[in-house]
Amino acid sequence: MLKIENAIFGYTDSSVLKGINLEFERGKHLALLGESGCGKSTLLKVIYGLYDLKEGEISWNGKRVLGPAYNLVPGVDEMKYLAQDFDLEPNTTVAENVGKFLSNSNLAKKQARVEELMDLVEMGAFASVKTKFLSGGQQQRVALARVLAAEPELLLLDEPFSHIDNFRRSALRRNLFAYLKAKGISCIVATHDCVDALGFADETVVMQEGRIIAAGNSKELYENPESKYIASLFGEVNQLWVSDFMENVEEDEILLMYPHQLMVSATKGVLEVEVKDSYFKGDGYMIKAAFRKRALFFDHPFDIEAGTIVHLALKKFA
Ligand SMILES: Nc1ncnc2c1ncn2[C@@H]1O[C@H](COP(=O)(O)OP(=O)(O)OP(=O)(O)O)[C@@H](O)[C@H]1O
Repeated sequence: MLKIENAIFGYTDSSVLKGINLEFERGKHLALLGESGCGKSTLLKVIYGLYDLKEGEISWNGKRVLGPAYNLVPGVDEMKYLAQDFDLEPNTTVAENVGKFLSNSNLAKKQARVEELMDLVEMGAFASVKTKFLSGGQQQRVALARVLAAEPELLLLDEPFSHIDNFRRSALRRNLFAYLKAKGISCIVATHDCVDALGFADETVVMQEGRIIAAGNSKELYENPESKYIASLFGEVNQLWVSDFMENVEEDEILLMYPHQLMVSATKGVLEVEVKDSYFKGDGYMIKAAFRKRALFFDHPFDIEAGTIVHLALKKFA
């Protein structure tokens, strides 16, 4: 189990992590979401023991994680950390990089393991290519295979698919997370891609300015976001008020609505909006409209001409 108690850390006198408390069980997958600069990468680094905390304590399965002040070789043996810059050796081959953390005591076994991992990330065809000749996405796939090689107990992944094209990303993500679950490897993924959280994480932790502001089941966080900041991490979101939908509201309340929760309805639509723009998104259009001088986004199966007046209803009541 990972246990983080009041972790405070800063690269300078000011703190980047301002009192992080987190516990999570072995075998689980956790997604770390938050705006750029909120401290996701820093949190992964202190969990791995790359820095000394100013205050607080981190432990993995009851063993305290020690930073460089107490540990000559930084990093915890039971963990592997995939940095955003991959950290590959440029003048050695893909196969050598993937096998870097594997023992040479049984070379046939090592080779079989390297091949298995290269297949997992679809890099088998590049086994003898030096990594300096690979594209960014290919390097990222090699780096992923390398951190998996020695089967860590806890895998810390910083934006693991950021350089990988859409064509490969979906399959790779499915294969990787299924592989980790099958092997019982715990995983924390710092990500900007809500699919990592919604589709694959058991729990999601939301960070803002060095603090954890929400944590829990990913679907529940999505469906009941406590703030616009949290909802925005999952995509475009509209901030409306109960009084926008009905008159004589005694105590007004904010309603956070994703574009797919609003629909055009000539009979039940109460929000009168003027269409400003339409954006094709593959399975339909995202429409930008003006509502009382505010921008409002809703999904629609077709393009709507700018200037058109339409009426919107909440889908669940339409
Ligand atoms: N090596 C460093 N030295 C000094 N400050 C740093 C260093 N690394 C990060 N920071 C600062 O710490 C803060 C948190 O950075 P961090 O990289 O942890 O954020 P993040 O949430 O991972 O961002 P992103 O999503 O853009 O990767 C930022 O203000 C950043 O400028």
